[in-house]
Amino acid sequence: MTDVVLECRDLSKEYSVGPQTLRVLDEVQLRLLRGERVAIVGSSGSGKTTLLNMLGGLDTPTSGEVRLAGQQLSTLKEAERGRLRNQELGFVYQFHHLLPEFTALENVCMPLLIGRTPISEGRERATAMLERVGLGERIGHKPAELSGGERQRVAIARALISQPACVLLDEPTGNLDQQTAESIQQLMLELSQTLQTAFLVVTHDLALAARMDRTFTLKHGQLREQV
Ligand SMILES: Nc1ncnc2c1ncn2[C@@H]1O[C@H](COP(=O)(O)OP(=O)(O)OP(=O)(O)O)[C@@H](O)[C@H]1O
Repeated sequence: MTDVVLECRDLSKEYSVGPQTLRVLDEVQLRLLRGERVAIVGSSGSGKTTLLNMLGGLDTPTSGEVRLAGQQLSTLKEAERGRLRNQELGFVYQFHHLLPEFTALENVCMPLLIGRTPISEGRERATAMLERVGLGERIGHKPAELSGGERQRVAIARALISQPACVLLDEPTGNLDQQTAESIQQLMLELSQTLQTAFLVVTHDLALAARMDRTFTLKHGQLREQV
């Protein structure tokens, strides 16, 4: 099995706004290996979220290709792409995006149920994952009954529950105070190491970027590694 979990080649994205064409990504190359932690930094509007959306198969590039777990996304039918995404990717956003009507346990279980795991096994695995992120005592809480840091822990547990090859994170600690942000960052690093899951983080936070194995800067549509 190859160690490359997520890769893009010559990835470009243009938006048309009225008569204008905005080239946000310009032949971007990126290769993420199993268990690797990578940060992408860049100023506001540089295209970080756009890149993450392309890599996550949530939007289609103007040209170039994305390969996830060895499969080229553009060659897959929508349903196959959805299945692959559910199995091989986790997503964590600045605002947790948990379902408000459901408990922490049910939120974490959701990707497994979508992937047709039996409910009893799903609940068992979700409970174990919530214990792992330090929330064993909070599994019955709904998002509104959790602190901001706890909600992000639930979001991380949900992102990891399917044992994906890679987790994509968009400003995962941008909404938290410094101490809580640091504890969540520590948790992310520990989990990526023990589970050998690659983490790709886009952030403005240079301290968070510095904790990753590699950092890239996105500027004028191009990605450059900081050395
Ligand atoms: N659907 C769209 N149509 C047209 N332009 C868009 C669209 N989505 C994003 N853009 C433009 O593309 C550029 C990159 O946006 P993107 O959200 O990827 O930036 P970002 O680096 O994530 O910014 P931030 O750090 O502020 O979140 C911006 O100039 C934005 O205005």
